Amino acid sequence: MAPAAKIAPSMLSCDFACLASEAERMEKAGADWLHMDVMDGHFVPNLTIGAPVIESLRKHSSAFLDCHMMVSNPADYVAPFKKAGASQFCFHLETARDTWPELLRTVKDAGMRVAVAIKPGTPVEDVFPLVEHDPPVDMVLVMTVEPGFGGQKFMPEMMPKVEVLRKKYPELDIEVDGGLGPSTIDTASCAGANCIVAGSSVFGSSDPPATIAALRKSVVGAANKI
Ligand SMILES: O=C(CO)[C@@H](O)[C@H](O)COP(=O)(O)O
Repeated sequence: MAPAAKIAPSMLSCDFACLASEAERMEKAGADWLHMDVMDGHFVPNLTIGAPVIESLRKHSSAFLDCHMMVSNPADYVAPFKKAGASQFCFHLETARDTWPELLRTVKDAGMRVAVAIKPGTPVEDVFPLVEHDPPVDMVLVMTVEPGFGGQKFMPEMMPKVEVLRKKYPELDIEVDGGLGPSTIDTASCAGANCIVAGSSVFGSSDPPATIAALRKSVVGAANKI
């Protein structure tokens, strides 16, 4: 059975001064998850939020917090993010080439869902061992922009990675992130993505509930055809 659609507004595009109310606005608009972009100014050339912000948000929201760890040393963040209330810990494979089995186990033992992300230049085959490992990753995030900033252009050339993953792992959660919106969603959902991160297109929309509904409709429609 195809995994359920999960629409995850990227809070990177929200008004950070009003994080709790922005989160509530997205939940009311139909978001399944809230995507939290954690950047350390080292793995990517941008600095955003850390565990204290997740902890503050958690006091105001019971939402599923999908934490995308764009950090050079993900292992250092597992315990603080668990304590802060993260729901899913998604590390970049490029930061854990030799350490991922231990990292995967540590995140699982901490009680969070674990996911792995790959940058545009990383071959999709590199994640197969993580999906086939015991325990396996719960989700693979295929980046459709270079990580670091919101508002970039969707890279359709990443879709073969999604197609390969969907064909090989029919029940796997596959997330795409970067440049997703009403004009690009069909390309991603037809390739097999079911978890959709969307920042600018949702927060820049005059009708976020309608935008989220349109993203969901595309994913559900494509899943019925695959
Ligand atoms: O991880 C990232 C950027 O590194 C993303 O989550 C973006 O924040 C998505 O923003 P849009 O491309 O949808 O504006």
